[in-house]
Amino acid sequence: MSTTAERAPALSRENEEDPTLGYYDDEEDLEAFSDADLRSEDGVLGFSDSLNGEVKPRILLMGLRRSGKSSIQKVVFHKMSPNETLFLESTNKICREEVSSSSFVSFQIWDFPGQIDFFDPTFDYEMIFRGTGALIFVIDSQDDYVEALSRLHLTVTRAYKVNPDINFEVFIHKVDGLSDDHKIDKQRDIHKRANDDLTDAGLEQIHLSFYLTSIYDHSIFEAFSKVVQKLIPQLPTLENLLNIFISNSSIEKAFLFDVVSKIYIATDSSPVDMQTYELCCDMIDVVIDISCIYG
Ligand SMILES: Nc1nc2c(ncn2[C@@H]2O[C@H](COP(=O)(O)OP(=O)(O)OP(=O)(O)O)[C@@H](O)[C@H]2O)c(=O)[nH]1
Repeated sequence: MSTTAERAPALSRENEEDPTLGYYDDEEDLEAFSDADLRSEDGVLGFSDSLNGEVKPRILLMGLRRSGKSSIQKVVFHKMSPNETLFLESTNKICREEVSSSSFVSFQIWDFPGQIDFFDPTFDYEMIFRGTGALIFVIDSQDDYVEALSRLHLTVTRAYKVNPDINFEVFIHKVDGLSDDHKIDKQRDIHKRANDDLTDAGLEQIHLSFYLTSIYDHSIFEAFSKVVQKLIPQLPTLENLLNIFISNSSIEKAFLFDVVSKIYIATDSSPVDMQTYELCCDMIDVVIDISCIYG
């Protein structure tokens, strides 16, 4: 087994090397925009940034209140420990963050407050969806998900009309409290209901991908890896290179990691075994810890 780790500096801190390889004060990196900030007089985003110039794929985190959106972002990209998320306050603004760990991992994450009235006519959702690469919809599996499913349907159909190229990713989240059988049942039920709703609306061509996730294990990193991989145009080339790499060595499995987030950007074509992935993540943690002490 091999961990092919891509050297990845901290998130979006331009030209500034973080000596601790990725531990940073996240507050500076987070830019929050209120509803008012998002609307300029003519209803279009009022801030000038890469939206208008260099285009970075946008990943939207959406879902009902308290479904776990901010926790996902903090745990994956800010190394927050899962228990600390218990103290996170409800998001009341859209929080936009640039993630530019490497040449392959470069995107923006937009964390939407659960209570936002996204379809308020004064809110320019068309502009937001137009530059979106992936829309992650988070459903709290420990809660009643009927409302979440209708919200998912509304969000997906609106987004699809604006931009049919968006990847729709559904995180069936907080599965740590469920038994294995229960997890599968929930996934099957949510999958069926969401797809039935789309079929009823004559939109069966929309593809939803489902993931069982929790911040209390590696499932959230694995799911995010798959979401990010779909946004990397060089993915087939990277996979080929890793295939060549393992076939020319006695290595069992190869991952190309983004060290900071522990997202894997690519892997060879043999199936991913969760334990192997977890082992690689743990090894990366050890390397980071040692480099913090001696680096
Ligand atoms: N058990 C469990 N709890 C989680 C998980 N992810 C998040 N939570 C908890 O869910 C609660 C809500 O998390 P938030 O991240 O604030 O939810 P949010 O969707 O950003 O909420 P809003 O900002 O109100 O939209 C927190 O108490 C988290 O600790 C998970 O995977 N498992």
